[in-house]
Amino acid sequence: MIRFDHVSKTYRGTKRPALDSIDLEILRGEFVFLVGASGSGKSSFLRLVLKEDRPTGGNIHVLGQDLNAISNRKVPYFRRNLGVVFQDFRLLPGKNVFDNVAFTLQVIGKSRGFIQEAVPDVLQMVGLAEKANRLPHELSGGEQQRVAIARAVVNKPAILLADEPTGNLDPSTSAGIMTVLERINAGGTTVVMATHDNAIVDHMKRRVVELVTGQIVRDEDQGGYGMTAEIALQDSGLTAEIALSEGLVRPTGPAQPHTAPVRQVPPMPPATAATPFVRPAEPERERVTVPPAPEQTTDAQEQAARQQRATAQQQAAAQQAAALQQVQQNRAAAAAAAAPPMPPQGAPHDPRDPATESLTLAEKLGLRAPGAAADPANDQNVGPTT
Ligand SMILES: Nc1ncnc2c1ncn2[C@@H]1O[C@H](COP(=O)(O)OP(=O)(O)OP(=O)(O)O)[C@@H](O)[C@H]1O
Repeated sequence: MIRFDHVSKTYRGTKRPALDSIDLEILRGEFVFLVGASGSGKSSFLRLVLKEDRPTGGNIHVLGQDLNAISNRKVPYFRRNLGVVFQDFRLLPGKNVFDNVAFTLQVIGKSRGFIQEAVPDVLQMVGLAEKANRLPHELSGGEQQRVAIARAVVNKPAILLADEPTGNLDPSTSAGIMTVLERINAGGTTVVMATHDNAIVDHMKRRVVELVTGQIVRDEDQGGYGMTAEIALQDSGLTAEIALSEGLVRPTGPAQPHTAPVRQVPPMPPATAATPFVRPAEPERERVTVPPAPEQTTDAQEQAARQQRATAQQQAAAQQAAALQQVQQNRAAAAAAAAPPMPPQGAPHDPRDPATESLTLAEKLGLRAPGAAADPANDQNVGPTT
């Protein structure tokens, strides 16, 4: 479904690769968390899957297609198989909930009848059936993210990429978003989510891939967030090798995506009327009835869950502080083995690949072919609404 073979990415003007010879295979139906400290390469990984950027080395296959072989002209069509959700929602502020979701389908030329059927279905799936007429600013952050998710999956993509989708949300709202993502995954969509949210990762017990300075240092089924993911390794000058040698992360061993045993992917639920959000194999698919969003939890349940999360976060913070202290103590001893100094944090980034940088958001999302006529009323208004 997604395969990286020795993939590296070094941005222009930088020496250290953002991704350093990554080998990884993600199978159909998996739910994978990408974790790692800030700057470890998570967003770079997602951008490469989306073909928003080109690798400097190696090969990437997504849905059986070699991304190197897809021309810029065909990129928007390729992206129709992928849904994307960002931390800052990126809704169209002047359109109501229904129209924000319908926009994706209109741009790719779906019929009015299809849109009238598909949009209410997906809004029900994310629990927003009653709020179809609201404008984004009339919604909470969690509701806005549900709209963004509905927009990302209304065309039933094979893969959903989520970059910090709960980054702007409080813990209980984040839990609701994760329920929606789980439901989408249960319908057969592969989900890859970059996150710093340790409570969510620890709770969900899904596959966890951890990056340290662009290298995969851990790939674990039913993993937890881990100790190093939160530590600013670049600030401490710690490299992936030192993290491994200090036992702060579990080594993955030589990456062997082709020979690695096939992961146990949970069986898909049978396609019955009760199945949530089934993603059928054919492009024009039979629609299924989706169940309404789960009942709201009671105040007592919410309070207990919040308390549990707070305790887990405190424990994780204590572990991280201890690990960071250990790192700092070991740094002096490990100085000889340390890599050359990292580039200063906050250094200006080079412009991206000009071929994709010039695309509008709608083009990047695969909503419109490059160069096609823009909707002047909305196209450039995409942005955070909070
Ligand atoms: N366009 C760019 N030009 C130059 N360097 C870049 C560019 N984008 C990212 N980088 C660098 O590549 C490295 C990986 O960045 P990336 O955004 O992939 O990390 P991340 O793990 O997603 O971080 P965060 O959790 O903070 O979002 C960082 O050192 C970053 O500074």
